[in-house]
Order: sequence, then C-alpha cells, then structure tokens
Amino acid sequence: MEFKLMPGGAITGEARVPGDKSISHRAIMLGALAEGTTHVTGFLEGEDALATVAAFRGMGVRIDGPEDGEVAIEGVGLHGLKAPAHAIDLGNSGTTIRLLCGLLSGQAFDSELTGDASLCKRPMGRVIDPLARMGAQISSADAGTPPLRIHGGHALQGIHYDLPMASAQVKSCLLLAGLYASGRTSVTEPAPTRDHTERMLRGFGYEVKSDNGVISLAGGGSLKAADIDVPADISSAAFFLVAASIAPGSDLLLTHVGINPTRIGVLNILTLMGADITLKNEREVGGEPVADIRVRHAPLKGIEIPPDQVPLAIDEFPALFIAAACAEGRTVLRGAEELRVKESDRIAAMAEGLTTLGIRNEILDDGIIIDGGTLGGGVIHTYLDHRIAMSFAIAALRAEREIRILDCDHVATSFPGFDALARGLGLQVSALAE
Ligand SMILES: O=C(O)C1=C[C@@H](OP(=O)(O)O)[C@@H](O)[C@H](O)C1
Ligand SMILES: C=C(OP(=O)(O)O)C(=O)O
Repeated sequence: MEFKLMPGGAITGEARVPGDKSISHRAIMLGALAEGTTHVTGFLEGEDALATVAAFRGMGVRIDGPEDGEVAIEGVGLHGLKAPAHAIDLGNSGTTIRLLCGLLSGQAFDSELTGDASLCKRPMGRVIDPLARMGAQISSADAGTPPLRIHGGHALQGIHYDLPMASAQVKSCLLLAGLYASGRTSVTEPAPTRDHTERMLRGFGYEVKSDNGVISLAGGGSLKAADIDVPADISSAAFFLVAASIAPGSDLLLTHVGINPTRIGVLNILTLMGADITLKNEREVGGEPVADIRVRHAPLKGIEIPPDQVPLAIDEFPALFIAAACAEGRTVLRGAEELRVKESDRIAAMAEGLTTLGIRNEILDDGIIIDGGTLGGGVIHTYLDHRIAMSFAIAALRAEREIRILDCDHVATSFPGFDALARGLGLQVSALAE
C-alpha cells in the first residue's frame, strides 16, 4: 500500500488515537504470567501488539479478544507457559522479541524467535550479553540478529547491570528474567527511560524498587491479575501534535493520551519550539497519568534539542524532524544514535526524505541538523518503517506539491486506521494498492 497526499489542509476536531503499544505488550505478558484473569481495555489492535498475543497463545495461554480494544487473559502463573510448537514469529516488533528474550530465558523449555526483514536486522546482543551473565543461553545469527534460539532449563542468577544505552527494552528484558532468577536483579540507566514495566509489575502486586536510579526486584514472587486501561499512545498522538502545530488554521483535541513523565519529550520539545499545547483533565488511570491535549497552530522556531529529552522522545523524532523542517531557523539533534537501530536507520531515512522535499539537512553520527524551509513534493521511501511513513504524510500539510509515500503497510504495526483518522481530521491522504 502507498499513501498519496495532496498538499495543504488544516487539522481540526477531536480524536482518540489507538492504545499505547508499550503498555499493550506488557499487559499481555504480565497478564499471561499472573494468577487469575486480567481484563484489558483500550488495547492496541495493531500488528505488533497482536504478535505478542499470538506468541502467548502459542505458549498455551487463553486470550479472548481483542474486540473493540477489550482483551481477557487467563493467566497461567510464572511457571505455567507451555513449549511453543513452532518458531515464534514476532513480525516487526522489537519490543516483543527483546522482552521475550528475558522472559523465555527463565523457562524450562527451548524456544526460537524470529521476525520480518526489518526485525532480523536489529541488534540483539544488547539483551543476549547481560542475559548470558545471568546464566541464560541464547544463540543468534552471526551478526547478533534474529532468528534467536533460547535454550531453556538453565538456572538464572540475579546480577547488577549498568545499561550501556538508554533502553527500556533492555531494562524490561532483564527485569522479566529477574522474576525467574535467584537473588536480586538490578539495573542502572544512563538516563531515565519509559517505566511502564516497573509500574505494571507493581500494579500486579510485585515489588520493584527504584532508588537513586537503581531499579531492582527479587526473583521468586508471583503476579496477581489486574485490570488495565491502556491510554492512547502519545507516540501515535505525536503525528497529530506536529500536524496541528505546522498547519495554519488547526485546532485539535486529542483525548485520553498517556502522559507518563518518561514519554513526554515530544510535548516538551514542541513547546520549546513555540507550539501551542495545553493539557486538560489530567488524571491517573490504572497507574499511568493521562490527559486530553489541545494543540493549535503556532509558528515554530528551530532549537537545540536538550539531551535529557532524547530518551523521553525517542520514537517521536521522525515526526519532530517534520516540525523542524517547518520551523524558522535551525534545529540540532545530538545524542540520538539509538535512532539508527530502530525499524530503519531513522536518521538516514528521514534525511533522505527531507532532501527529496527540498529541506537542507546534515547527518551527524548521533543526530541531524535540519534547516527549516519550504517543502516541495516527491516520492518518499519508508524503509519498511511505520513512523517514517506517517511523518512524511503529515509533512504534506505544508508541502507545495503532491507527496507519494511507498511501502506504507507497516503503519498497521502501531497505528491501524491512521489514514482514515487523519482524513477525518483534515489530512488529504488516500491509501492506494501498490
Ligand atoms: O520498551 C518499549 O516498549 C519501547 C522502548 C523503546 O525502545 P528501546 O528500549 O530500544 O529504546 C522504543 O523505541 C520502543 O518503541 C518501545
Ligand atoms: C522502535 C519502535 O518499536 P519496536 O522497537 O518495538 O519495534 C517504534 O515503535 O518506534
């Protein structure tokens, strides 16, 4: 499928974007390992979260739904999973494969994890190495990439691990392995990352300590089923936060959006650029802060992105680069080398598309410099990356000519129905069979 976008338009109205992907994955994982039935509402019915559902069904867990965002998971307890009959295919989902590495290292059975062409290029050494120090045995393809074979039946010991990169996936992987390890498992992060695993473990009655940047738990406990209301994904909301900011005449309300402090870099960065964003009706839902977000068009200016905001906005940079392209002056991002190992090399993929649209930019090892300017039009390559596709779709609001975006099927990994929702709010997008 490809997207064709006519230039111009404004973004107006009210919308609730689909459920948070990170929280949806964790709801299935912890629900499966809990004792009792976990009920989930607001679940993301996107391909990545559905890959997590399929993985646990394949290990004998009864999961009803999702239907209208509702899922019921019959937990089997920490030791109730069954050996999967086949290799588990996790599609495009880095979060699922890395968290499962930790969880499956603690099982008595062997398992094999694989995925699509994008996932099979992503680095897994970052979880394999610390898990090996805990006593796990995982073999990978030569480059440290999937397919992975996890040899079960090895006793795990708790370790302390200083994370070399700010990664919630590595942190969460080790905490899940730690549930099965003897003694304590603890990690320190070079900078805070999303803390949904810690919050949800506590919500399931498992003690997790966070003391001065050290996050730890002791193995050998148990999880009690809980009800989870998944907020709308701020990473999906980000496309419309940028869209409404850059398109004159825009006024948009995004409802029930998760505003966990470890996820709101996009709000902080856009506000520093001059965006008109207000939070309303702030509340806490099932251990996660939530708000309605109003965003109106405002002229944006280029900024130096504060390094402390980078991990808090890591998935939102493709959309933020479009904001930078529409801003007056220069935006500089550094300290974001992690963008090179996502579903695509997001620095290279965005730089290429920005250049196609006539926006001057310079690639750095760990970031990019973007000079705001006038956007033309042209044909964009997504490199099979959902966030690249959606970012260039919203760029059309300020483009002078038509934009065609090739290979947009992956949008459904995180944001099923993106094009219909965007059309309803004023983006002139059509989805065409390729
Ligand atoms: O833990 C998670 O749910 C995620 C963590 C981040 O990855 P890293 O941990 O690799 O930074 C993020 O990019 C990904 O979309 C989701
Ligand atoms: C990086 C992402 O996801 P994952 O690592 O789970 O594939 C993302 O959704 O932007």
